[in-house]
Amino acid sequence: MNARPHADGSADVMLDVKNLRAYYVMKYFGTQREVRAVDDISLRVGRNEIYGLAGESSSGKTTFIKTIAAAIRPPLTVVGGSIRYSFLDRDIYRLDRAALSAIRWRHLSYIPQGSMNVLNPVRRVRESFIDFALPHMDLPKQRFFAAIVAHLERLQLAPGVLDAYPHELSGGMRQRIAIALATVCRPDFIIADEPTTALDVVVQKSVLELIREAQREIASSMIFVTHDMAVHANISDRLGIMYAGRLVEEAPTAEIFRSPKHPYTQHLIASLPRIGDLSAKRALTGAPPSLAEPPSGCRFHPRCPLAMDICRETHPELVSIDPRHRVACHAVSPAVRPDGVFGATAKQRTGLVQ
Ligand SMILES: Nc1ncnc2c1ncn2[C@@H]1O[C@H](COP(=O)(O)OP(=O)(O)OP(=O)(O)O)[C@@H](O)[C@H]1O
Repeated sequence: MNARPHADGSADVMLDVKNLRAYYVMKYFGTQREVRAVDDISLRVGRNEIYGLAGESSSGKTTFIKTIAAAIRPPLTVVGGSIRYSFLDRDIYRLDRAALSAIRWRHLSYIPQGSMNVLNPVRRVRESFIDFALPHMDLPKQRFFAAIVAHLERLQLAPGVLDAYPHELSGGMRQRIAIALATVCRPDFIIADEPTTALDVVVQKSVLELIREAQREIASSMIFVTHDMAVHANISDRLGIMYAGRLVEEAPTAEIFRSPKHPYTQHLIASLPRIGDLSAKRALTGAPPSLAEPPSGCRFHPRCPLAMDICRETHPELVSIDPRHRVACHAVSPAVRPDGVFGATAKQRTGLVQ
């Protein structure tokens, strides 16, 4: 983790997402059904910042990054909100196809979970660089390849990989090439979707270092998605925690690990293994809710050991408890119910708020 200027995203904003709602909208026999996978999310990513997005399976992480990349197709639909990048003069959904293609790789790039999503199995690696990077680099072929080789060398990749077919390389090597591809045009913003999940821990460590190195070298901003909190501890400057389509907590990574406030984040941190700790880890009771029929009030309340009446009735807003820390929990930040009654304060919840 690296402390950087503007790491709270408050100044020099590269990505500003406001009240984003993206639902899977389906019709069955004339009845409409919506899966509210991203439901009213607002967040900002600062210049040169790695913003980590965490949360269990089905919490909406992938849907969120597909939506901010404008890489959606039916039934996924943007129902509301806005997505502004600093390098665009308008919302990304106001760009036409040609304008979107022009910013991809050059300004906004992507590191997928599986490198085979970007590398063509029947073509040499060189061809992938030609397909994705050449149109954006505006260089004659010879100088283009000199630039590619220099970039590979900076990332400690031998230029010989350009002549290989993807199947001739290990998974770790392919993922390094996917990182080189995503960074070679020096994009302003990179979206990384579980880029190390499929790798063993030793390779994972070196790939994480490579991502960090590449991001520093080109000084771009990044959203890094993984459910693996240990990976976030290694790479993310700030963390947003998603639960059931909503952002429930956000703070600098060190702060989340040191002093998690939301009961769900506290559970995520408490369940991490620690050397020498032999105590049994308690699982959360219940299962994640259906996003087609999410629970009323706080979506976490059916599993929350501290749920009270207001949690069943009123959705807790994500509010700042200090300038760099936001939490959506009635126990942490008192809310006003429609009938004007306040929810419990932090003091009433001894043990929950540190
Ligand atoms: N094509 C689809 N049609 C309908 N619902 C979908 C579709 N894709 C995803 N969903 C639903 O959207 C919700 C969010 O899924 P999403 O894949 O974004 O979560 P995630 O946090 O990325 O999970 P994972 O870590 O398992 O990838 C889930 O309830 C999922 O079932």
